[in-house]
Amino acid sequence: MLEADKLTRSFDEVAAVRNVSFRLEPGQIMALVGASGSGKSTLLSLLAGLTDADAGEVRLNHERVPGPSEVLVPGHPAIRLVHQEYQLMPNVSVRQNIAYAVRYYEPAYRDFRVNELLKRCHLTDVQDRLPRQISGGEKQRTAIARAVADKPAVLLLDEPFSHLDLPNRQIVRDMVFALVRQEQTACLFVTHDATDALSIAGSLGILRHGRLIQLDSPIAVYRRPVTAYAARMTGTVNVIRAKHLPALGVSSTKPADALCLIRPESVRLAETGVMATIRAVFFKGVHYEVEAEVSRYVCLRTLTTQDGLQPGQVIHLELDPSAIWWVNE
Ligand SMILES: Nc1ncnc2c1ncn2[C@@H]1O[C@H](COP(=O)(O)OP(=O)(O)OP(=O)(O)O)[C@@H](O)[C@H]1O
Repeated sequence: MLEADKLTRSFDEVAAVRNVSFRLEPGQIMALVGASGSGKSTLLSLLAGLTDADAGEVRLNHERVPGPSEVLVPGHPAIRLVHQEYQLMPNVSVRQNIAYAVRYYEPAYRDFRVNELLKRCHLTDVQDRLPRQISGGEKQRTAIARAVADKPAVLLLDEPFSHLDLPNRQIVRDMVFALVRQEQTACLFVTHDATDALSIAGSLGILRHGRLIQLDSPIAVYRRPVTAYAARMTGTVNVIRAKHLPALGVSSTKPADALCLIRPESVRLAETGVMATIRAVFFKGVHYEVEAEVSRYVCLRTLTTQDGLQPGQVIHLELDPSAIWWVNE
């Protein structure tokens, strides 16, 4: 089990990570989502034993993970961090990149393990190519295969999907999900795009200004975010002041400036209801996301499968009052 216990780290005036605590069990996937500069990379580096904490500690199976200033070779042998740039050895093949991680094992086991990983990571066909001769998705899979080759307890991934096109994102995402379950690795990945996080992570943390402001199941964070920031980090959301609710056909007893959220899927196009003028229509494949202006102060986003909607068109919207969620700023 990986534990972060009140981890804190500053750089000069900047508090990059503040008092972060959580636990991660073998076979679990945790995603950390946060805006640029929220402390994601610093937290990963602390967890990997590659950055010294100012306060707090990292523990693996109840033993403290030392920081780089305390050991000759920084980094814990059972904790692997895969960087965004993959850091593959450029002059040897995909197969040799993976085999290098298990070079101290018996040749028979080494070959078995490398073949197993090549298969699991869908790399068998490109195993003899050099890193520069493979795609970004294949490089990412090679880096992950190499990282897990000697069965580390913890796999840390820095933005594992960000450089990949959609098909490759899906392949890498599904592969990480299967690999972590099969090998019972504790996996934590950071991302600024929550769509990846929502689908494969068992738990989702929201990082803001170095603080872990929410840690819960992806469904709970999506439906009951603690702040508007946490809501935005997990998808499109309408953020509305209480004073504007009556104009949307919803009564409220909250203070005028209280903030509430409603997801676009809880705003419906209807025959009757609040009148709004379409400002923009975004085609999303499965549905359209429609932005409509209700008044000078309120714009709502809604989802629909209805074709043919045009900017300027007047529509009617209905809000599901039970889906309104009140938050702090
Ligand atoms: N070595 C450093 N020296 C000084 N400041 C740093 C250092 N590393 C990080 N910071 C600062 O700490 C804060 C958190 O940075 P960090 O890279 O951890 O954020 P991040 O969420 O990973 O950002 P991004 O998504 O842009 O990579 C930022 O304000 C950053 O400028």
